[in-house]
Amino acid sequence: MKKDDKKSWSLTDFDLGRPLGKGKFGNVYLAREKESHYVVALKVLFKSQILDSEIEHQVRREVEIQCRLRHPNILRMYGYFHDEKRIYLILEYAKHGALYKLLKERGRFDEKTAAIYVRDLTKALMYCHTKKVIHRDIKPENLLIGHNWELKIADFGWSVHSPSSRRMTLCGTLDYLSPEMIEGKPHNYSVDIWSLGVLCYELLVGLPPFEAKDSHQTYTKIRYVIIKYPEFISEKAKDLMSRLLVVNPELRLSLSAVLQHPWILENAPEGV
Ligand SMILES: Cn1ncc2ncnc(NCCc3cnc(NC(=O)Nc4cccc(C(F)(F)F)c4)s3)c21
Repeated sequence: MKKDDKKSWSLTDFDLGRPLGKGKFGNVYLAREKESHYVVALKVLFKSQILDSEIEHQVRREVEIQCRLRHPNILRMYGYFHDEKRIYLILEYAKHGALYKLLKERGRFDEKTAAIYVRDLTKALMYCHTKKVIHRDIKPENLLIGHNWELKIADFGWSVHSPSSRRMTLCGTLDYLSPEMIEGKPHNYSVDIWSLGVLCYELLVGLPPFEAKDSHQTYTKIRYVIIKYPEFISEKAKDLMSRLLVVNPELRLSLSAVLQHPWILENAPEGV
């Protein structure tokens, strides 16, 4: 995907393929670069959907963050371009699509599969945090599966540099919000550690731990960590989740300690 000759891409450089997903701000399409036949995913964002001022600097920040990240478990962004109505993100194509689709198809994952995803996500988050980037929006919709079935974090559309107190204007699911974010307190990279715990539960159970019929109930469950573990969850898995889903961000297990946790060592030994 080298672009040394031209300084920027345009839509005419690509043959557009089938839609890969539909998002709030725009859709994602399979696309092939005409000259190299390189296959990518093209996310189309409608400028009308997002205030122009906001979108420009947010896309710029996302692109600048993404272009600095190189990790097997982080979806690559190769660049972006825009026309008068839309902004296009040129992304690595993840062959097996979004994790939430796999989860919906299978209901829930066995402990070995879940542990491998949690291990790979932990490694990707450790890498992000060394680059002072908090993702802030870890959830199955933003996790994609590559052609070797490896997990890839995507959509840094909401990521920021740590520490941050930026209000979360996202109106997506509340299930993954940490207590400090709900209370609008300044938050740091440990919000990603909280959401790692939420994700681990959702992979093993098929539902997020704090799901409730209304958002107020979800808030309460999150703030008091009101959580029920089904009996099929192993003691070791419960132990890991209980060390991640801790209200005080300082007391949450560190990402390096996650990789040394017995549940991970037993179910996702290195080299698997
Ligand atoms: C579904 N699917 N299946 C296979 C596959 N392969 C690759 N990608 C897929 N999907 C796209 C994944 C994304 C990666 N990066 C994103 N980035 C983003 O969406 N950024 C973004 C959003 C809203 C607003 C703003 C703005 F403007 F405000 F900044 C920025 S979305 C795939």
